[in-house]
Amino acid sequence: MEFNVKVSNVVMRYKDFVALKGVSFTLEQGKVYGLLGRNGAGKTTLLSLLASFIEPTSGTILIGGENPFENSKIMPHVCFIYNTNYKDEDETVMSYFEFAERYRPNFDRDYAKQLATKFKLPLNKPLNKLSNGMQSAFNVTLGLATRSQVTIFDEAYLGMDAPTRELFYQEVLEEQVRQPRIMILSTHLVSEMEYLFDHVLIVNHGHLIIDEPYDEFISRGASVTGEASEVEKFVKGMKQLSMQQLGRTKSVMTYGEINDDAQKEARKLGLEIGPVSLHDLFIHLTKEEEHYETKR
Ligand SMILES: Nc1ncnc2c1ncn2[C@@H]1O[C@H](COP(=O)(O)OP(=O)(O)OP(=O)(O)O)[C@@H](O)[C@H]1O
Repeated sequence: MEFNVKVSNVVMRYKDFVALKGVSFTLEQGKVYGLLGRNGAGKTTLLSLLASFIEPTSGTILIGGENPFENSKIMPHVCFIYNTNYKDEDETVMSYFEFAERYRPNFDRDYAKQLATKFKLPLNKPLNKLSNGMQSAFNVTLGLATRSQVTIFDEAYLGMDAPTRELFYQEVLEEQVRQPRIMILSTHLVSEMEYLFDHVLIVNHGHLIIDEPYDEFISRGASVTGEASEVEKFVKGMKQLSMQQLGRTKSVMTYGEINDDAQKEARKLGLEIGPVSLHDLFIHLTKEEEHYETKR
C-alpha cells in the first residue's frame, strides 16, 4: 500500500483564532520534506493534523487514500516525534522499544539497539533519568526505528549537542536509501539541515507560501552585486528581497528566474550573480516589515 499524503484546503480554527487558512499539498514516498516557518506560523498544528492528534475544522486529509483520523489501518504507519516530557516516565529505554514493537508494524528492534549504541543511550535506564539531549536522541531513535511510512520529526533535535544532531542527520539520509518513506522535518535550524531536504514547505501566518523541490526553490534566489547604478537598472522589475550597499557597490537579493539572456547581460554590465542560501530566502520571504521593494 502506498501511503502518500494529500491535504486539501485544510482550515484549522482554535476558537476564534485561525491557525491554518486553507492549506493544500501532497507528500510522496521517498522524499524528505523540510517544514519551515516563523514561531506560531502553524507548523505543529499542521503536523498534529497529519498525525491525527486533532481534526481539521474543514478541508480533507488523506493518507493512503483514506481519512487517517481514528483509522486503525493508517495510524500505525504514521509516527509523530516531538519534544515529549518524560519527567514522570520511569519505564526504561528497552521497555519502550518492546512497547513500540507491539504497536508499530515496521519497528526494527535491532536497528533501535544499534541507534541506542550510536547515541550512547543506556537500554536499562528509565526515561526520566536521561538528560534532555538524551531524551531527544531516544525520541529520534523511536522515530527512525519505527520505520513508519510517514515519519514526522517536529523540532526533534531540541537539547541535542551538535555531534548528536549530525548523527541524526546522517541516519535520516541513510534510512532514505535503506527504507525510503515520507519524512517531514520541522526545524528552525535551517542552515544546518537544508542539505537533508528534497522538498521545502514554508508556512507563514497559516498559509503555505512555498511548496517546491529544494533545488528549484533555491535556484530562484540570487544575489546581484556590482556598481550601484548598474545593479539598480538590472534588478528593476524583479522581486527584490533585500539590499546592502557599501560605497558604490550594491548587492540585491532577488527572487525569480534570471534567464540565460539576462545572465549574459549581467556579465556585460560587470555584475556578479551568486547563489542565495535557503536560510536567507526563508528569512526574507517571511520577514514582517514590507519588503524594501516588491514586484512592480
Ligand atoms: N490549542 C490551541 N489553542 C489556541 N491556539 C493555539 C493552539 N495551538 C496552537 N495555537 C495557535 O496557533 C498558532 C500556530 O501554532 P503552532 O504551534 O502550530 O505554531 P508553530 O509554527 O509550530 O510555532 P513554533 O515554531 O513556535 O513551534 C499560534 O498562534 C498558536 O498560538
